[in-house]
Amino acid sequence: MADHEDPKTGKKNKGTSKEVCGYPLSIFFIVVNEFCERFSYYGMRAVLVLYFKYFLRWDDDLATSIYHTFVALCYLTPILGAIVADSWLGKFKTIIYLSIVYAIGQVAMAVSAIHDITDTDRDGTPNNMTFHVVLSMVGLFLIALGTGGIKPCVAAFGGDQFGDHQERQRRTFFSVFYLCINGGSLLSTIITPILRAQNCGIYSKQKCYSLAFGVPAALMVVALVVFIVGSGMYYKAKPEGNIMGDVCKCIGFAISNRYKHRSKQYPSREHWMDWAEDKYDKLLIAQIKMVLKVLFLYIPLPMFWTLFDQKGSRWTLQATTMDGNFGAIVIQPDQMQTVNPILILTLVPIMDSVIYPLIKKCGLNFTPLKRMTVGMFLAALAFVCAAVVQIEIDVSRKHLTYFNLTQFVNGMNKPVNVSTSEVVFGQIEKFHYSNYSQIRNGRATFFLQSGQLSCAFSRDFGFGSSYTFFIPSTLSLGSNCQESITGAEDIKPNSVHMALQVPQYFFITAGEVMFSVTGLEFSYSQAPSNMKAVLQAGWLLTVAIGNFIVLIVAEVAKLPKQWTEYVLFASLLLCVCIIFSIMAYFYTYIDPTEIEAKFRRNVGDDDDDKNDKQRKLEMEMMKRDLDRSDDEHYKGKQTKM
Ligand SMILES: CC(C)C[C@H](NC(=O)CN)C(=O)O
Repeated sequence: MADHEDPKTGKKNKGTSKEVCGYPLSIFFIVVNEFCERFSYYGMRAVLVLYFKYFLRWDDDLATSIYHTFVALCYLTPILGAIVADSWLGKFKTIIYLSIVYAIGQVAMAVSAIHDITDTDRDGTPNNMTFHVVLSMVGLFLIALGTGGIKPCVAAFGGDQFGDHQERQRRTFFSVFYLCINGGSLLSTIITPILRAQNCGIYSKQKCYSLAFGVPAALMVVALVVFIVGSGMYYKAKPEGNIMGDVCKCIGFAISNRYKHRSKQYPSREHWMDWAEDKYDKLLIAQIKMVLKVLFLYIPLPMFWTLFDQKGSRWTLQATTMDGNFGAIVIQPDQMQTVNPILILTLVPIMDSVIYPLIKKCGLNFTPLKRMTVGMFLAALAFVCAAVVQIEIDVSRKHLTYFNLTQFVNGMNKPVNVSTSEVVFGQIEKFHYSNYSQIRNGRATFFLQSGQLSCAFSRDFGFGSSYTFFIPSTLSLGSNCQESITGAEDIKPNSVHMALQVPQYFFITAGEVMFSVTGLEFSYSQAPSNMKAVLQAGWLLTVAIGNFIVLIVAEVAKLPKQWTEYVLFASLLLCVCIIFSIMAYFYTYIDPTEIEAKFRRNVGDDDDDKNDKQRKLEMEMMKRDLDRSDDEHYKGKQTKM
């Protein structure tokens, strides 16, 4: 495909192959790939914390810690992916290779969740937990490497497919791309908890985590195949060299050069990065200054993600102590996470087409940084709601799980076999009792069989309840089990309804739309042309740090009551929100293309033998452009906050 560069702007004009309605056909494969990949990622993530708790039998704190370590890793690896793609393999090959690693990781997770592999005594629980723990940790590491590594590449690779005559289509592509992320996430967070709630197994039936991980694994294979099928149609830009390496070297040189010239006899320079001018290109230095300005602004941002990503851990664990019976449907605790993508798919269009234009009509300049500040505030509010719900649960709660547990006491003078369609209690000896077994919420039918005697009875089970059933000594052939068998309620069902989590989901998602969607666009618009991926990786790094903060705060604070932890996180984000609003007030928006064009023009003018005095004057003006704070408006021009 043709690829011409405009010497003045440095922009590439790609020739395009097949187009459909003005869009390159290759985009279709990239969008479908993203949908399947996000299905795979979010589907696996939705059931992860419950897998830790109920399969690996970890406590809430360990489950939460490992969950956030995994999420943090997923957002640390984009830097690796960006470096590999830019300096070595190119985006296409990086996506292919890392997708294979990713799919292997998902398969490892699915295998690790097959309890029968080590269930030598066939009692339904694994006998070699180390095997399951090690395999799942290896799987999670490979997934983190894959999903994070391809993250900065896929969106940028999609963007690469458009020529400069397709600016409008490229913008639409990014919106569709975001909707695909949340479409995939929505479907998978509905489906995988349903799969997990099924009972499966060879020797004994248990919750089917292997299927809940297996389907995301299959979707990752589909994602890879779809991406490969489109390979003949892609525009594959050659790696442009290790820009991250150049940036680090240039910054390192500026610092060491500044240190070498620390004596007063050397005149100071306007910006510390100017000390790199002795060796490095002025354009590169100007670009690094732009990036550093944005990165400085990113410092408080991880706190938002600290709260945001607790949807999948603390909030899901909170839902396990609530009642998910919505009448016509019963919602699983991990399915509550679907509220987020549902709200994203509705709120993004509402914000873009109603709320933001309305605010603009009221004469308010709701700039990206103002939106992000409001987003942080809303996330803090979400945690206040979570704390209120938690207090409500603590007042009513008698126990800690959403499973229903049932045991039988055999009062007869002979053994009896008890089972449901999913659970086998086994043979209960005379005057003995069975172990507690997990029963699905809703109505369950029990089948009793003892010699000639065979009967059935049904009972309704509320979320989290526990019962002991007594089989009377008088039970005989022809008895009505429904009436004869009595039950004692050991633990009352959960009484606080899961619907009470909706307000906290609403505020966190409204916060996400204002913070995350705006932040992504802000990172793109304020980045120099050759460092868009670097800033994307920097943006994703804030997600990683945010997840590490959860670990640190939860570990250091060790608060006895869960609601106090929610209040602590809300207060921390509120403080950070105030700090960010002050930093944002002093931020000056720039137009990187304009600044870069000025530097490039200057290089061109060099060739025309421009006199030194004039060139110095222009350089001064350019530097001022970068550093000044003026009151022009955002979008193309410059503005504060
Ligand atoms: C905000 C994430 C870092 C990016 C995005 N997530 C969502 O849209 C979740 N609603 C993703 O790429 O997964």
